[in-house]
Amino acid sequence: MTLVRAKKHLGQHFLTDKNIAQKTVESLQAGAKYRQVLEVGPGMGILSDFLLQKPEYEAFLIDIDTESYTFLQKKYPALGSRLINADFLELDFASLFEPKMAVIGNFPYNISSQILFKILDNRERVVEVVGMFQKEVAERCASKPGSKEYGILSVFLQAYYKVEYLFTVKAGVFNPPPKVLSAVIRLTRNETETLGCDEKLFWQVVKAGFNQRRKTLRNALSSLINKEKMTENKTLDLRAERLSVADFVALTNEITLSR
Ligand SMILES: C[S@@+](CC[C@H](N)C(=O)[O-])C[C@H]1O[C@@H](n2cnc3c(N)ncnc32)[C@H](O)[C@@H]1O
Repeated sequence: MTLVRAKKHLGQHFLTDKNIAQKTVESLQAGAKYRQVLEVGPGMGILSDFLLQKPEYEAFLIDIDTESYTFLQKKYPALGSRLINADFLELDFASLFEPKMAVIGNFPYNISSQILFKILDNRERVVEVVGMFQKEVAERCASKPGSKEYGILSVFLQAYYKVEYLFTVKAGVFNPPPKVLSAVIRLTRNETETLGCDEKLFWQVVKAGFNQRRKTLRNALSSLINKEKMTENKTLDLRAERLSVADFVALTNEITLSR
């Protein structure tokens, strides 16, 4: 079979190490929680080969690249409509999947944040994610308050998922090799579905806090808070980067009460 030409604008770096592909797929830990697994960006199918060997999963593959799609159609003729040639960022989860499912992928690094926000948009359905990202992005997802990597994405992901940094992957195991190291992370959805606060306001608070991360929260959140009623609030004297998810939830509740 003619191989797929790597296209830079689609973030195509093909993994060549089967052990890493297997280890990535083995990092899914479905138990009885879900059956359907969507692989984003299968490329030439190095992860898919292992995923499709697992009888406990119903696998779906989505790649935006028509050349990859044609390659995979020949490689896995039995997949039928479970092989999709489309943009993951435009995918309508509700029309395709059961209420609980998982996402896996060696993701295109040029759209990592959009992919993670798409997963967050579908957080009620996506109960597990195993994904390979640029190492810095993986670290950002798992980073803790006070570290310089800690930001909007860390808070939102950690609000809904347990985030685990699983292992680092060297550039030499890809063709062509990327300029950066990679890493695989796992996201496991929290058992409790809600955060215990007004979630819309929580998102506004986190975004506003980090958009001006050098300012104290009292200044960064000035358009969201009732300043007079919150003069005694000590959390507002801090910067966003010091607050854990629980701190953001508590602050959101205090803002709600003061309104
Ligand atoms: C880093 S490559 C990984 C390929 C393969 N999984 C591997 O490990 O060798 C990323 C893949 O994502 C695909 N891709 C890029 N943007 C996409 C998008 N918006 N939606 C779906 N697939 C996308 C690319 O075509 C490419 O096949």
